[in-house]
Amino acid sequence: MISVEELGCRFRVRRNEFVDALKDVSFSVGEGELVALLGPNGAGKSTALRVLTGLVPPTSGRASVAGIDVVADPTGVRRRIGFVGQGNGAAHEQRVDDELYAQGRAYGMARADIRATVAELVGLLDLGDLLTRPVRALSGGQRRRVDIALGLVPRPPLLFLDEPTTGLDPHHRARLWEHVDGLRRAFNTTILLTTHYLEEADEHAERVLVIDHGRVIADDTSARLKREHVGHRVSMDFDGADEAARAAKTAADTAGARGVGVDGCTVSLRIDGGDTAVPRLLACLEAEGTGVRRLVLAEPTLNDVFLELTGRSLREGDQYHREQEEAA
Ligand SMILES: Nc1ncnc2c1ncn2[C@@H]1O[C@H](COP(=O)(O)OP(=O)(O)OP(=O)(O)O)[C@@H](O)[C@H]1O
Repeated sequence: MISVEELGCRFRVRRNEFVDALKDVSFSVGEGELVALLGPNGAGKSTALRVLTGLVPPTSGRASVAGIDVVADPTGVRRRIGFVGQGNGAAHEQRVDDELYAQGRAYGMARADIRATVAELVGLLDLGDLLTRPVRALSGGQRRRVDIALGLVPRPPLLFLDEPTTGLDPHHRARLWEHVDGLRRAFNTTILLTTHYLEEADEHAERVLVIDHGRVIADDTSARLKREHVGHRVSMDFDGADEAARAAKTAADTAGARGVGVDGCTVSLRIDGGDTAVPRLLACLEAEGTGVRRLVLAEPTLNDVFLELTGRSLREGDQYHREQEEAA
């Protein structure tokens, strides 16, 4: 459904100053897949979506969407996709219901089909009280819900969602995800989305693409990324510092262990395949006569993956977005 080869997108920011928002980006998305683009602020996620939806021309490389080249026929691309961008519901005098119906007509949908789809989306996103209001009179979160409904009206086979849940409260986030999962079950909709909520990518995406400084630095399932780049996090408490120091040596010699650290009576480390490796480590410690007082085995997160790959936390981006939401 989406094929991207060595895509580049360079913006001129001042007379002789350029920003490479995308550099040699290659990936593909198969029919029915849900792929999440993750990366910190300014990584190039929105630019990738804007190039793929024909809104911004790339400066190098190739991309095709639903079999159509994004440079040769951007209008053809837009006709076949749904796109929920960041804040594309401009403040204007149109009423919400007029906007929704106009969207259906723009996609050539039959009247009855538009009515049924709009009714469903109005229920889903709690738009009932907002239908007769002009878009300019909505709050940020309300407008976001209208943006999302607009993107979903045509029930396109391919959906691009740029941070669809940013600015929504947890209730509406959950409802939106129910709907997106429902769309996939009913219509096998292909989805490429960006999100700052790592747990959303973890739970709903079949594949995760990590972008940093305009480049794709990882492309895999969340489970494999976590397994291959991080492993489980282990923390063990001992009765004394001497025992902890001895245990740290044993842990460092255990296959798959890395990053072993000691802090007083606590040893922490990462270990590949922790669910089978940790029992082996415990057996070794017991054979040496070192008793573990308390052990915590934690699943790695996508943020751990990002930290491992880039040395930075994606949570900083999360925090940025929470602050934006609180300010809105
Ligand atoms: N129209 C533009 N003109 C100049 N520079 C741009 C333009 N659009 C994006 N950029 C720059 O390109 C880089 C990538 O921006 P982009 O919006 O794609 O990042 P992002 O990963 O979506 O970030 P965020 O998570 O903050 O939305 C940034 O350095 C940004 O400042």
